[in-house]
Amino acid sequence: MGNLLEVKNLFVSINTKEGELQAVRNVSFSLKKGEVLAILGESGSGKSILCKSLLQILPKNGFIKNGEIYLEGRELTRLPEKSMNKIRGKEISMIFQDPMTVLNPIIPVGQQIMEAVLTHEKMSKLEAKKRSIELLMTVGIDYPEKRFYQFPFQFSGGMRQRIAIAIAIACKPKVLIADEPTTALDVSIQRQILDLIRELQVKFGISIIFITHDLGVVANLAQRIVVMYAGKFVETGTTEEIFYDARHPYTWGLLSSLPDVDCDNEFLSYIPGMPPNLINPPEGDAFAPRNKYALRIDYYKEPPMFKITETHSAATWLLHKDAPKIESPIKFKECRVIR
Ligand SMILES: Nc1ncnc2c1ncn2[C@@H]1O[C@H](COP(=O)(O)OP(=O)(O)OP(=O)(O)O)[C@@H](O)[C@H]1O
Repeated sequence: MGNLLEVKNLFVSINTKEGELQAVRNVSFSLKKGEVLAILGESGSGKSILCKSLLQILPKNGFIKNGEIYLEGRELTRLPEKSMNKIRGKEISMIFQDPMTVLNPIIPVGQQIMEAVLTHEKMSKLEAKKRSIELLMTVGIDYPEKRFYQFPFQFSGGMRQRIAIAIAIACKPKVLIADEPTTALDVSIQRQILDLIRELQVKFGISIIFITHDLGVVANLAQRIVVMYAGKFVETGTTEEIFYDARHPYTWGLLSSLPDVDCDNEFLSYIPGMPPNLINPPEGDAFAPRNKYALRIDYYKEPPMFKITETHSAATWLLHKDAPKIESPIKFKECRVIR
């Protein structure tokens, strides 16, 4: 499988009153055709800013400072706004935690889907309407001909997210970025939306970047997971590697919150402390002050990514050959079968 998207040494900053906040610090990754990649991390770790930079929809004071983003070999960071407009929604699209980010409350939903279709595709209004009704059906809205004319307030939260998904897939994008799309929903509805995303992924072969703070949400969806902390990737691996063989203490902390994990270590039932201030990021390993296993070196020298397998790497000095051998405190209560 070739790489559809490739991000190289990306730095993204936000100008604030207090100074330049380094939200994304030297991130590189790739996404293959048809792959689902999860970006996992606590609030504020830089997941959303990273994904918004791919689409260049950063907040006003945000900017890509350095690095490259390639979509099928085409570099995006230096594209003029007009060309980026052709990519947004058509090649890469995004769904958000709150569907009202994209839905207009005073326009019938069908018309909004139609507009999304007509922005990028040449077809008659009648054809676009037909396509919009099909899309409503695809995302599981019953009576689509009738629902076409209704306004967002006439739908539940889960239904509104379905409509936002219909808009996002209206032009068959190659990449769909899903930014915590189920966080605001009830657990039962969450499951339905995840099932829908998985179904669409299989049906259309869309590649997905799924942002979440909840490892449980992506266990059955993602093939690969990257763990983000303080604007950097600290561990990356296949879903199985991250679940069963995590090496970074931060990943252990995230795993420990899963309901079927027995953690023999009280430190890990939650991650104490706060992430660092990214206006003046610390020297060394940004996680060190919160890491019970931190070594002296962590406080002054940043760990490189240590390679564990072809697909698995982690940035922790614990993987250095001279470091003390620490066993993972994570134990699953019973053998959990992923997928
Ligand atoms: N508009 C903004 N102005 C100033 N700082 C911002 C802005 N948006 C995000 N940030 C800061 O950038 C950093 C990364 O934020 P980001 O939203 O990407 O985190 P996240 O991991 O997606 O968390 P969340 O799940 O809470 O959105 C944080 O320190 C955040 O405070």
